[in-house]
Amino acid sequence: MRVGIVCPYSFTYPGGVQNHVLGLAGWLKKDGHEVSILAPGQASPALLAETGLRPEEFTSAGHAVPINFNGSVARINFGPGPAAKVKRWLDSGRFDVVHLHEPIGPNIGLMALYLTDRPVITTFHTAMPTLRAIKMVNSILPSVVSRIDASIAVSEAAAKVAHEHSGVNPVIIGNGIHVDDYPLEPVQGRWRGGDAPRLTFLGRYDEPRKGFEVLTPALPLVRAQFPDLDVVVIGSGSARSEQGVRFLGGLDDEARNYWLSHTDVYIAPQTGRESFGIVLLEAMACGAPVVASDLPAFVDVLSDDEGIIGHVFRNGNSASASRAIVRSLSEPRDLRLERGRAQAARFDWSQIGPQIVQMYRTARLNSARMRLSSRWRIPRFRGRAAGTLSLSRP
Ligand SMILES: Nc1nc2c(ncn2[C@@H]2O[C@H](COP(=O)(O)OP(=O)(O)O[C@H]3O[C@H](CO)[C@@H](O)[C@H](O)[C@@H]3O)[C@@H](O)[C@H]2O)c(=O)[nH]1
Repeated sequence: MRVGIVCPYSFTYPGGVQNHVLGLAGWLKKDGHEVSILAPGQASPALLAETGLRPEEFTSAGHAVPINFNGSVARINFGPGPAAKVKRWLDSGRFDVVHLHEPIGPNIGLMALYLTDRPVITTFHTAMPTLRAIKMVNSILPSVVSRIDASIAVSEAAAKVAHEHSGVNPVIIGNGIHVDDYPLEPVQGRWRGGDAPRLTFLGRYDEPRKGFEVLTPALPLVRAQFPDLDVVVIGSGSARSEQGVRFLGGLDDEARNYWLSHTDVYIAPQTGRESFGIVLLEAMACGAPVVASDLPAFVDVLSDDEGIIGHVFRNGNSASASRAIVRSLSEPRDLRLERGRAQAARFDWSQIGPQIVQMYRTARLNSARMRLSSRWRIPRFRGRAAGTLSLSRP
């Protein structure tokens, strides 16, 4: 299949949706499909090569502008310039299916949805309170929303938001990772961090929703039990110093994985608006014991047949976080190593990729049905279970 993938967020900056799109494109190529990514910003040739993609398989939709969205900074673009680029990319791509990520609000995904006549599949990544503005725009433009032939959400939380905003009933398919890219070091000695226990935080610590401010008050309580605790923070943010905390800044993936595989607690204190929690999978793939806030999406990612892998604490509650960290540090280090790795492997691209390709087939089938029905005026049917719209096309 010729697959065109649209990511509304700039590739100049790392992010969960960008990583998901890259991983998917790389897997699709290995599976024998042709891919083309359209996104604002620039993708570094090295990053593309790592994923198995050639530079010409990425098209830039132009510069992005930062806007505050969903407790974070989204770098997106919109307007006549990007629209012309979207149109050119669609015309030259002659895609069998167009896969739009997050086509809500003013972004190139929404423009592609409007401009394409190809079968369309959407993936929703956002967990947030319903925005009346988006709901209203979608109700004014039902014919645009009704162009969606099949849809995916990365979690129940994202599916609920997509339904409330756009009326779609997405099939849930989580984020994918390449498990083999993450090293699983055997446990040697008492601590994976070396001479002292290590706690690691990963993410944009300036963004309140990443929960760094929940972690800092928890640290003295943990240090009362583990005075030599080594605290490492990976991620971009403003220059900052905190007693007993090492800020390493943004690291490349190899360095990030080194720290994750030499950590005794991976802490995920995010306070909300997390649609999935790909960082939990990454930590588990590296064998890191996880302590996370009890967000629904996080609980889902951490749950296997036996229960929760690791510990969860009350969202936003530093005292509860410190108790969970102490409990985790008091357990044998290798307790959940294999279980966490097995859980991460359930989200390997070898498992997630085929489910997405199946959705591409559904989208193509639904699109063909729609064309037939509008030609012959056959009553329209849009199956809910197949991840399609609950509404028929107007
Ligand atoms: N190498 C490296 N990677 C980083 C760094 N900071 C973040 N990342 C990577 O960036 C990705 C996204 O991390 P988050 O910060 O947790 O997610 P997000 O951009 O807010 O992503 C949103 O979408 C994801 C995909 O659906 C969701 O999984 C996530 O919960 C969230 O809703 C992860 O792969 C993480 O390892 C860094 O400094 N260095």
